Amino acid sequence: MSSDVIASLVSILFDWHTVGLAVGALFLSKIVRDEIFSPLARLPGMRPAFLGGLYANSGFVTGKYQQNFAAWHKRYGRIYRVDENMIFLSDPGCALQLLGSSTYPKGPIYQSLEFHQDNIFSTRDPVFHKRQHRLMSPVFSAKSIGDMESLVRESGVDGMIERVAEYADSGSTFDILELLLCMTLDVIGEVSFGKSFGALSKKQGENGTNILHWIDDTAALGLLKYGLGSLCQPWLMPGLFNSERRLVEFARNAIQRRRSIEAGQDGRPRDVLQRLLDAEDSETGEKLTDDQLIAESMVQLIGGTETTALTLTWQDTQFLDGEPAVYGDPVKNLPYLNAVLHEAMRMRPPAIVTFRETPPGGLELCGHFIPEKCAVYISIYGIHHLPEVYGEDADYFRPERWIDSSPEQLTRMRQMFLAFSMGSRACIGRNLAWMELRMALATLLRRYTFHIPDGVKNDMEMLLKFALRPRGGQLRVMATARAD
Ligand code: HEM
Repeated sequence: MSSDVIASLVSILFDWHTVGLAVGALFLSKIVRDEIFSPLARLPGMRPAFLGGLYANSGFVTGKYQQNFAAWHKRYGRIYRVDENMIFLSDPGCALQLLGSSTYPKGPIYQSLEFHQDNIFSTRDPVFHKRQHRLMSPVFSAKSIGDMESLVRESGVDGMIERVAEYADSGSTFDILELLLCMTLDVIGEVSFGKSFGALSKKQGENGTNILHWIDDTAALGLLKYGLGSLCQPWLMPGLFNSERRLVEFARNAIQRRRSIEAGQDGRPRDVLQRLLDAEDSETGEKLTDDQLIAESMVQLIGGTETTALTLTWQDTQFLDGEPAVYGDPVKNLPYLNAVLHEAMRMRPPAIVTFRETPPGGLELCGHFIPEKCAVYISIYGIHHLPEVYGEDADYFRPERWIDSSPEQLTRMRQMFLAFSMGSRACIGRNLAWMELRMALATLLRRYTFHIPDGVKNDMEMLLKFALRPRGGQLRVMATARAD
């Protein structure tokens, strides 16, 4: 080939007009494929579809994920397309269809939530999930968690109430969200790691909770791994990777400490950690390895701390500056207490969404054919606010709806209450969460009233981090002891 031919080839290749045309043609063919030939093309949603994906993911960065989807729900309805290969739904029937069956795997985002290694929460492998569930569900049964009631009270609720008493006596303003986080952290420390983190015994602001930062960082790292893929490298974000490493070390030490207690030795604890160490697979006789236990303990810490504390915080906002609705002895008034907690988790579910993937061959959803390997976002928040399920006043906090609705409506409301999800991938820790929630709320409201002092501003706009939090990150209040 002569040098002239090579020179002209090079000049064509590097002619910016040619490059521009090639990029434009590729882009156009993508748009034609997505908007005309894709089986999702007929679904409503932002056009072109890839812009919708960019907008949706920007919600992870701004924290306005929920608000973005609420606006889209109003515009496009109960099922719409978010991205080339992703749909969003808040239709009760379709949600039941997907969540009620174990045949639909969790969506790809969960892969990045493998803390240390694949675990019961992150796994997309139905066989591995079944095995972990078989081993772990007896440990989290109502009976087993019921046996840990005194551990929960002594490690968390008592300490939290002591702190509230100190603030009430001294007339100080305090951040009740931080206090509740310390409580739920100490409870998980005690039941899942065999040792309280001692967060409640530290002063506010220095809550001893390096652990809380490690949890935040590790959860954020999971989401970043999903968004950035292999760009997410330790040299680029050493702080986040360091936090994850420290959590792993923490869990490993807790497990090794416990392993040194001989089997059959007197006074062996009966907490979650010990029960998981002793658990044997009923089919194979296998036990959890140390690495599996580390991953599972990390999930309990990340999934069980903030969710419970935030539920209590969101419901607290309803009782500020007013007579608490739980009159007299709230433990005796259990139906009302339960109604308040259901309503708090309906209005502000800590986990606002769950993700599934369509199976080989695709499936029919709300009258649309959705091809295989499509990510489906199921909006827990959206379903919790549907008037047809919860009534015309679904946007208002009204615990009485859980008591005075007709039996048919109550059945429907309970069926669509997805705060703990449903089906085979429902929250395994819900018995523990309910125990903590009831105990903490009953004790708090029986003894104290709360108000926001003049001049204190709390930014309670919803912000999605790993869970749904108040944007300001705190709820500063004053407590007053009840006279009776
Ligand atoms: C109010 C408190 C809680 C709420 C609202 C909550 C909510 C949820 C939700 C919605 C899921 C399904 C997640 C998904 O599909 O993406 C889930 C799963 C899970 N939760 Fe919770 N959770 C709470 C407390 C806890 C606690 C205290 C623990 C453990 C100590 C825990 C451990 C787990 C685990 C291990 C899974 C995965 C279950 C599986 O896939 O089989 N959670 N939780």
